[in-house]
Order: sequence, then structure tokens, then C-alpha cells
Amino acid sequence: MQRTTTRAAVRAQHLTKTYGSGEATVHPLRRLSIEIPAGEFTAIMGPSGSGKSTLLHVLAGLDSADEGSVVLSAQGRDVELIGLSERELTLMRRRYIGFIFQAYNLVPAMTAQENILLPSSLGGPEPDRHYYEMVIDRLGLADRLDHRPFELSGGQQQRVAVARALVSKPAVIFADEPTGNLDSRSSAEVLGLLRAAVDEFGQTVVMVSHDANAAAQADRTVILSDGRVLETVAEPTAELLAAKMIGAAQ
Ligand SMILES: Nc1ncnc2c1ncn2[C@@H]1O[C@H](COP(=O)(O)OP(=O)(O)OP(=O)(O)O)[C@@H](O)[C@H]1O
Repeated sequence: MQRTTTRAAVRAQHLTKTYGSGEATVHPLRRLSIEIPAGEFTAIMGPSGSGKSTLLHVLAGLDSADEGSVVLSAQGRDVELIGLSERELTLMRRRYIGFIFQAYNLVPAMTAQENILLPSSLGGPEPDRHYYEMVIDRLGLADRLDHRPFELSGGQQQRVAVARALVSKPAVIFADEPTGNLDSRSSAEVLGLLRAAVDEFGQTVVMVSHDANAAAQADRTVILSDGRVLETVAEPTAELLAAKMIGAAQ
């Protein structure tokens, strides 16, 4: 059988993270290794406390691991994130990483447009004008750009957060439960946009979700259990993922 090799956008090996000591010790990551293929949509599922958010934060350079390696491939070079200083990590995040939070994390005093352009105002890459306009148009935000977050619905706020993560064409977009606060219609919209970011804009997306329907939008779903990768499911269906999650919780 012919094998095609997919380029990894992020390659993490033997990640270990421990909190506390003695009887209170918690191990969110236990020598966990994972590869995130470039230009694809990867979902991460697992029971509560299995280490999903910790893993996402470590892969995105928002948190550090005690041991292991996280290599980010961006613009033809590989950068090891573990061991970088806080300042170096901040620069890496600004240049190469987009992050979408469950709680949107928009700046309340800024308009939608100012929020979307915030990473470049802070020294990140200047978005390409044509691409910026295409993203705004695709996300249906053209007539919302002068609004502040409190004037927008939850779904619209999350679309602004998606636009903020997309416009600088980061090497990887991470999303931590991006639909966790949304109703089913807004959830479907946001998931459709993440799917389009991969299919139409060639982006790499990694999303943590509890929701089998959301994770089924991905090209593959990695299931975590107790700080380790239990299984990777290619082209998952919601039914299969729901069944796997019952297994992972036992
Ligand atoms: N700052 C911290 N201090 C101590 N323990 C922590 C800290 N952050 C996470 N943990 C613990 O690490 C484990 C993994 O947490 P993590 O948030 O990564 O899990 P999760 O799979 O994302 O869970 P959930 O689905 O409930 O959000 C949990 O037992 C959690 O209580």
C-alpha cells in the first residue's frame, strides 16, 4: 500500500506534567506524545480531568511541561517551545499561534475590528488586506465591526474570536471548547467556520471538545485518558465517538 507522509504542524513527545506532591499529586500529562498534521482538523476528547486543556495549553505555549518536547513547524523552521522564556513564548504565540477560548476573551472596551486586529497591534504579523476582508465576509462580520462585545450575541462574539485567530494566518489555531457557551445554531456556525478554515483557507486546527457532534467535524479525534493518548479515530462519526467516550471513562 502506498503511504503518503503528512507534515506535522506540531510534534510533541513524552510530555509530562505534575501538580502537587504526596497524596495530592495529579498527573495531567503522563509521557504523552502526539502529532498534529498540518492543514487538517484534529479534535481532542476525553473524560473530565484527562488532561485535554493542559495538553492544548502546552502545545500552544500558554503553559509549560515538566519534561518532554513540543516542536512547532512554522514558515519552514522547527522551533522547540519547551525551555523558551516567557518573553520568547509570547513572541512565538503572537507570530505563529491563534487561540480561541470558550469564554471568547475579547477586550470589552474595544470594537470587534480592534479586537480582531489586536494581535497585529501588539506586534504580530500585519494581516493581508485581501485575506482579512475575505475572512470578515465569510464570518458575516462586515456590519458588526464597530460594535463592542456587549453589543454582540455569544455566537457573534465567538465569530469575532475566530476572526482574530484566523486573520494573521497562524501556523496553528487552537480552540478550547469553542462551542461550550453557545446554543446549537451558533455552535454549528462556529464549527462550520473552523472546518472552512481548514478546507478553504488551508489552516491547521486543533480543538478540545466534550461534544461528540463537534468532534465529529474533525478529520481525526484523539481520545485522552488519564494523561495519555488512548486512541486516535480517523474520520470519526458522532455515534462512534460517543461510544468511545463511554469506554474511556471506565
Ligand atoms: N493549576 C492546576 N493546579 C492543580 N491541578 C491542576 C491545575 N490545572 C489542572 N489541574 C488538574 O489536572 C488534571 C487535568 O486537568 P485538565 O483541565 O487538563 O483536564 P481536562 O481534560 O481539560 O478536564 P475538563 O474536561 O474537566 O476541562 C485535573 O485533575 C485537574 O484538576
